[in-house]
Amino acid sequence: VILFATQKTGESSRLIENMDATVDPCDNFYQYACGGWLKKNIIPETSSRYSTFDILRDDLEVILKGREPREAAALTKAKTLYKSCINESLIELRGGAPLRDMLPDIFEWPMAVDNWEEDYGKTWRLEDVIARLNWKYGTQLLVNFFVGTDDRDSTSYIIHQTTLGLLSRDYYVCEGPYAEACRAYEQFMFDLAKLIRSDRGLEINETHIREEVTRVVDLERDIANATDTPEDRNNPVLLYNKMELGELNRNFTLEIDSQMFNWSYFTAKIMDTVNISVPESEKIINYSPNYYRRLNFVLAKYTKRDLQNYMVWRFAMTMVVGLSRAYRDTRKAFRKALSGTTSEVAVWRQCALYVNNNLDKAVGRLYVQEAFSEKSKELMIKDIREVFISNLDDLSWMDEETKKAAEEKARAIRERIGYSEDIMNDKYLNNEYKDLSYSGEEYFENILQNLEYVQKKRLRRLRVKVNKEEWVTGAAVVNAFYSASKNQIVFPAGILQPPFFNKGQPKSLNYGGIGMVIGHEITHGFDDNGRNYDKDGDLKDWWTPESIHRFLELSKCIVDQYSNFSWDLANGLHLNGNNTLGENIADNGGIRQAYQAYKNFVKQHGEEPQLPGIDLSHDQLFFLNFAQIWCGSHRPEQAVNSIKVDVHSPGMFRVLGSLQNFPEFAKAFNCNKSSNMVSDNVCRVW
Ligand SMILES: CCC[C@H](CC1(C(=O)N[C@H](Cc2ncc(-c3ccccc3)o2)C(=O)O)CCCC1)C(=O)O
Ligand SMILES: [Zn+2]
Repeated sequence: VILFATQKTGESSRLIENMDATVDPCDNFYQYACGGWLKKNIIPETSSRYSTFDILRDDLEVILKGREPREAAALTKAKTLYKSCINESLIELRGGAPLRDMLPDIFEWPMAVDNWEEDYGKTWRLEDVIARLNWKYGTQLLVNFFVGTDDRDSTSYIIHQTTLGLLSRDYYVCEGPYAEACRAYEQFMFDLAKLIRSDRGLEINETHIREEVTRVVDLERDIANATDTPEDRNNPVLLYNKMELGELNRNFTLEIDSQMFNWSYFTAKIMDTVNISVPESEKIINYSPNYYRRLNFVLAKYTKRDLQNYMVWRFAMTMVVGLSRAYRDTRKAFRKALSGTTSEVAVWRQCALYVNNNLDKAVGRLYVQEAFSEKSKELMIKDIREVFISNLDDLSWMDEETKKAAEEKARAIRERIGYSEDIMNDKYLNNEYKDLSYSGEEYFENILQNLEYVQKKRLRRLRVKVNKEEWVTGAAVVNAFYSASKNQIVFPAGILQPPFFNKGQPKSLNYGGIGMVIGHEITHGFDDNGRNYDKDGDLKDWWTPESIHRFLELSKCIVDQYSNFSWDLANGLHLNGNNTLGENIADNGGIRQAYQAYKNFVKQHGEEPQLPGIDLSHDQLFFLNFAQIWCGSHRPEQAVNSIKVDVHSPGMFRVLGSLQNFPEFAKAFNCNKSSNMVSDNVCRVW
């Protein structure tokens, strides 16, 4: 039998190369869809995971790498920052001096200096250190103070106190898959302290350093145990504890070395730097009251020296990437233990990512100019939104009153596609970055300038209203977003490309690609977190108690289903069905809405012509393209890490889980009831 038609069009060859047609689609559709991809794509030594998303993100960076930006000052700044970052010879020449020279500014690192008690310990105050690290270095430690949207008044900003997300708490048990990471983490701290001491010409007593390192790790373990678990943090209603600043001093005492932590003094230390005075009566939101109560008991066990060692370490460990090889090498074993990579990401790629994350409007402009075509903005959002709303009629579990509110919220969702026109305007762009000026020869100082600039910009928002028009992401980003406080869905230019979308490719592929992503983002407004916000993005209950009860019952079906998945790459660990619930609800909703929208399209415009070179129906192609978005492989270390910290299920389970809950898939591939892709207990929320 001649398997292939004479000519293969672009799409067919991509689809065929990625799949493994020898696998029964009704047994394991992920293997069927991605088997070819998995055989062909070897994870590069520099990557911890490798997926369609990561490959598309690479292409993005190539564009940024080769760019000769035009004359706008903002673009020149992006180029200068990039140049300083790839200037490896100069970075090598400067050794660790840029870091060593700024340590006094954060009251020094006791284990890497002599006479710390003499020179710093006497006048040391916990408030001063945490405040300085916060406003000047954008680093939140012990107390996570930031200015964010007020959940119950999404047009205003307010001061938040919340918990920190350290490495997942499991890492501190230091057993099983975490033993290596723990050991490498301690060694990293030891090596860095030793290196700084030797560069400073100080004597090195390895036993002393080892003792101090051990105390820091013990302190960090106690802090991790004091923090709230992800499960304790996924209900925004329970987290919303509004109180006056003055109340913190009364109800949340923190004592260190018999000094009382003064919250008002601490807050002023930060807000004075942006000329904002904050009275005792200032309202703040304390997202983690239990953490602050537990923290006090932890602090009682340690000295100011231990705390200072911990805080400077947590900052210094993030800064070695901007220093010479000797300093970067102290992190090597730790990086390997967490990500599995045996060599660093290529410098140009790291630098393009760094510039994109810091000057996203300038880089977005370069990307849109270079690689984005306007016709990629013609998405089928309207269709998918309509399907979400018409699907409400099918939901027997939701009463009319709640359905009405759900429809209002769905209609109120604002959409953002591609990029904001602002970035195409040189004046706007130059003004955006007017306070920044980089040196081509001082990468480390450029990083410090960015840390302060970004943090102060955030702190200044306290006395201004929220601009709901602003974009929550840059354009050169291969991803998509939902913002609960803005009730806004965003599809940046970076994701509007194959396999997600291409005006020229069959609609079945577009609906299975970007269509599913659109549904995913819309459904985030109605997942276990998003459902707590109303159409204006305020934390306000719009549900009847009965409908909430039914929602929780149906969500439990999904929690149990995904908790049952065990991931071989992660030592057989099971997924956390609770932490991934929001993403799984969004995936399940997205695929249903996109499929229904495609069927509506076909009803209106007729069947599409058969795609030459592949003998699959368009219904089948819809599911195939959806699944191939999630083709990807992970290093075991990254799998163990991501299963603990990523709220998304691994790609394979995103495909298996959502299709097992969607009978239309089994119909399209004529799967019989006993096959693995047919679940006898279908879960459905939206
Ligand atoms: C801030 C959250 C944004 C997110 C956006 C979407 C998403 O899931 N984005 C990426 C997808 C991603 N990156 C790499 C991989 C991957 C790696 C290995 C194997 C397989 C896949 O998958 C993700 O953040 O995981 C929802 C649907 C598509 C876009 C959301 O809304 O939850
Ligand atoms: Zn999501």
